[in-house]
Amino acid sequence: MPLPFPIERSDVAEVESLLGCDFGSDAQLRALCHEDSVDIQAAPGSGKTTLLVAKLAILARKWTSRSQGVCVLSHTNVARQEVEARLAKDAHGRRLLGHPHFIGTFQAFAHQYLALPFLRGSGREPRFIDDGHFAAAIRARPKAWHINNYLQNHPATADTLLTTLRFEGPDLTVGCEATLPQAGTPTGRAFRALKSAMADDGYFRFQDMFAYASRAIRDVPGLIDVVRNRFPCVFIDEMQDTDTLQHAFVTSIFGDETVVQRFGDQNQAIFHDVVDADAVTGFPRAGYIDLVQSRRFGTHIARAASTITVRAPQEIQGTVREPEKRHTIFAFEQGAIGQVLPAFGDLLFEEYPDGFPRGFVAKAVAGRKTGAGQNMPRHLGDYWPPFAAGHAGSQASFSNLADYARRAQMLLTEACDCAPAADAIWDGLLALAHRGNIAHGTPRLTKRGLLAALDAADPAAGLALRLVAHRLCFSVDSGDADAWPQTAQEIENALRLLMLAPPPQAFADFLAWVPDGAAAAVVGRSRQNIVRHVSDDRSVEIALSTIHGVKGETHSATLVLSTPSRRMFDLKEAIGPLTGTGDARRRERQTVARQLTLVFVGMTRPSQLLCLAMPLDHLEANEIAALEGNGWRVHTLRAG
Ligand SMILES: Nc1ncnc2c1ncn2[C@@H]1O[C@H](COP(=O)(O)OP(=O)(O)OP(=O)(O)O)[C@@H](O)[C@H]1O
Repeated sequence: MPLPFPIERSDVAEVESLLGCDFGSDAQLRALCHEDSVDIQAAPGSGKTTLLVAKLAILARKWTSRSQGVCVLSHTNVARQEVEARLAKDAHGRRLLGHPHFIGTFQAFAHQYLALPFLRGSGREPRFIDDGHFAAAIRARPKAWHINNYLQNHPATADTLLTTLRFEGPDLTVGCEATLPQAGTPTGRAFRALKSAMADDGYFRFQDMFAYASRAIRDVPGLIDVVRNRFPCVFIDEMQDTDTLQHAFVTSIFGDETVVQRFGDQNQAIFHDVVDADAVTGFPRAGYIDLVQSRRFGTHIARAASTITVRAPQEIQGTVREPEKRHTIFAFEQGAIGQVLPAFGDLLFEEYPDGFPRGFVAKAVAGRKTGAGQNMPRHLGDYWPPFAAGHAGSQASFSNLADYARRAQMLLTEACDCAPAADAIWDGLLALAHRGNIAHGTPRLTKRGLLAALDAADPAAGLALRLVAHRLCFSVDSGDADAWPQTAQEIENALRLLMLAPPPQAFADFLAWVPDGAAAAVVGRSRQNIVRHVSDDRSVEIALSTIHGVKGETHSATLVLSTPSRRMFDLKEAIGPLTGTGDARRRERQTVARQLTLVFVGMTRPSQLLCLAMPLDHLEANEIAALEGNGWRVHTLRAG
């Protein structure tokens, strides 16, 4: 069955002008206009996300049904946010952000449409669906003698066993990520009773929701038809990171009568062990559309990246850009690691002598942000000691609202932009609302949803919360110790309207005042992940991140820093493919392939300038010559 409406050339022209894109390439146009189920295998920067957003924007213009919607599923919240943020810029696209449509993770979908209604129908009200909460609660809970005894005898796996206890499949069988004693033994029975008791108290792990979802599908006749009818078309983003559990879930729900279009890049699968996942998910299935032309970068980066397409060898085509920037490999002596970031900063000044263009972004990324070991470099912090690993994610999360308020004001002063500051305040207020159980177990309480619920309960309360958020953002005084009791009271008064029970302790703790001493460090830490390089009258900011943290991003310039995993260094492994030297079969080893995939994601972020940094002793003379022959500049950084 095709999409409910055909996509015409005039629709394409309209979104082209709206998004400032051109879908002139055959493959992109074919993907955009395709109306049936199809897979789209897209090289980095070939416009997978842009295409998906364009397609959704076209559907949004034509969609009239109030009972059926479009469903967009992704593996991570970051991918969801990216699609939502791009859609939000278009008045029509914004309609897809609410009922009857769904944009979210597989887990949120399983939860919202299947597991939660089923749990409620069977008299179980989840209080927390969160792996972290579950782990904290189960560690603190008094346990039966058999369990304590077993944990003491298995100290190496005790915590994993306990904190990963989960329900599996429609029979809600109990499993975990360690070895669970047999169900027939007294210890095995005690562990299963413990998991059951946690569920009775309302504590669940994310994966439990897939088990309840499959139970709901099995036990509630007609449920599957309701869901299928509700979503006639489904788009799956970042398909390469979909695991077998998520895939089984989707195929069990959406049948042949649903249009399922899957977007992904096999060569960018970095989120979990997807060793055999392709075989299971069958991505990309026969007849797929292959997008090989990157709109992000030029021919040098395309050529280099093509050599490390390990899972599905691909000749990526760049967009011809002349002249290319001086793509550089910084080869440093062990004592010169501290010179890497300054050398990258200097290169940026040289390559952009007339100033940085609008929207310029420079990032330095590495596979590893923490870790021990004898061989340097061990992790990102070795390149930049002030680096704060806990703040390497794209969004900071704090344990109290006061820190969110301080972060908002920091963003406002430093970025001179209200939007990220307001986002920080609302992130904090939503985290508070979750602790007040206002979400009633829903994993995705949005700002819009919260305000709509408040407005419906009492418009004055909705207004009060908006005003507090505004004050916290713009008035420094509202976030200080004297004003806090009043601020906290106003927030609590508003949110209490939506609470079915008195606020739990976690709510009060999150709302309580936290003195500046602790928080100053919290706020400062996010700055520690930005290197400000200054020379004469110029300066440039280089943001540090993990490679996982920049997945899907486009930068102007990216520096990939070598770090190790399992006693091998990622960039050292990449040199063989990049130079065409070494044993070609080595990359087929799982551990090597994993390293190369990570490097591939890092190397395909920049639109203009790609740099790598690695120890000099990881490079042989013939490799340096080969790299230079391939158009790289090799810049040696000497100690002393
Ligand atoms: N049709 C198009 N016209 C103009 N620019 C485009 C088009 N498609 C993509 N781009 C630009 O190319 C860059 C990469 O696009 P996008 O982020 O959609 O690629 P992607 O395939 O999702 O990347 P990744 O695989 O790395 O996640 C962006 O700067 C985007 O604006």
